[in-house]
Amino acid sequence: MTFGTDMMTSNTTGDTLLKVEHLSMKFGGLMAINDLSFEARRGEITALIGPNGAGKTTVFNCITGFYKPTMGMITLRQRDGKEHLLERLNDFEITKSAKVARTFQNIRLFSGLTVLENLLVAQHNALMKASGYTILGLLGLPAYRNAAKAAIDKASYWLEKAELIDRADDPAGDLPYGAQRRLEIARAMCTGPELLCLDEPAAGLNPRESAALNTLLYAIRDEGVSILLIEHDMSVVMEISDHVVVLEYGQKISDGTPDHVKNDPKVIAAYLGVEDDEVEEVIAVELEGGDH
Ligand SMILES: Nc1ncnc2c1ncn2[C@@H]1O[C@H](COP(=O)(O)OP(=O)(O)OP(=O)(O)O)[C@@H](O)[C@H]1O
Repeated sequence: MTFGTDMMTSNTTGDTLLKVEHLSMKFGGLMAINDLSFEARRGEITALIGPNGAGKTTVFNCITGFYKPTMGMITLRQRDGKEHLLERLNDFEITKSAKVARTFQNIRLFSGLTVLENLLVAQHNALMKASGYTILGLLGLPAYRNAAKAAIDKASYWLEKAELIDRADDPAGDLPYGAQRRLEIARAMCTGPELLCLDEPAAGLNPRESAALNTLLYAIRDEGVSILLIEHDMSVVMEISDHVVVLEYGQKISDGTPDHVKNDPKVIAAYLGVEDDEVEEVIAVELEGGDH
């Protein structure tokens, strides 16, 4: 059973899902993103990394409609071939029509509602549609009863994947931090996204929580849903990503597999905070230091 989307076909894995072209975002005199282009493929985990202030969150905010880019195109191509130009849509349309879901750096759950209720609230739109938006519909229509059952089934499915099924009836605010993070991701999955954007999902997690997060992310990818994530923890990025895009000062400096990126002198220079032509020297010094 899969709940990623109704129209999943395995032969579409590897197609381009998201295409960012010549994206720029200016805040007053500051060019936070400068002519950035990259792609994210269907059914893959793409990581967006870079030093503090590189522009990662700004890219997320442009993709998810929180910012209107100064220039550039962001195209999302759905499984059925329908294309959405995200820079022309508002955040609500991006979630509902383009099927892009996101989580934030800070947790945003309904902490007084139970774990299950948090996942049902995420399916509110589908439930209201099935009710015909009438009280009679809510009370009697078979369509509503079927939709309510489907919503509970979908919630249970993602609670299992997030290792939270035993906590379904507990208030979300009572969960440990790592479990709250997984609940947020499960909630996003209940909206049936094709692209899931995660802003630093592993921040503050202990190793056990981090492993549970990875298991959940792999389960999502196995459904054919693409993940775009910002992450500071390099061990997480290198372990789980299929594809890594590296930003520095709003520009792309590297793009490829984790292995390609981690050996790219430009990336090493950006993380060590040195100029490109000093990289070899600095790496030699680091290695020498490591020998002592
Ligand atoms: N709303 C805004 N108004 C003005 N400047 C902004 C705004 N949002 C971001 N910036 C600036 O744009 C640049 C990129 O910021 P952004 O938060 O996208 O970087 P980041 O790579 O996500 O950083 P971090 O890893 O620290 O979260 C920074 O110089 C930041 O100060």
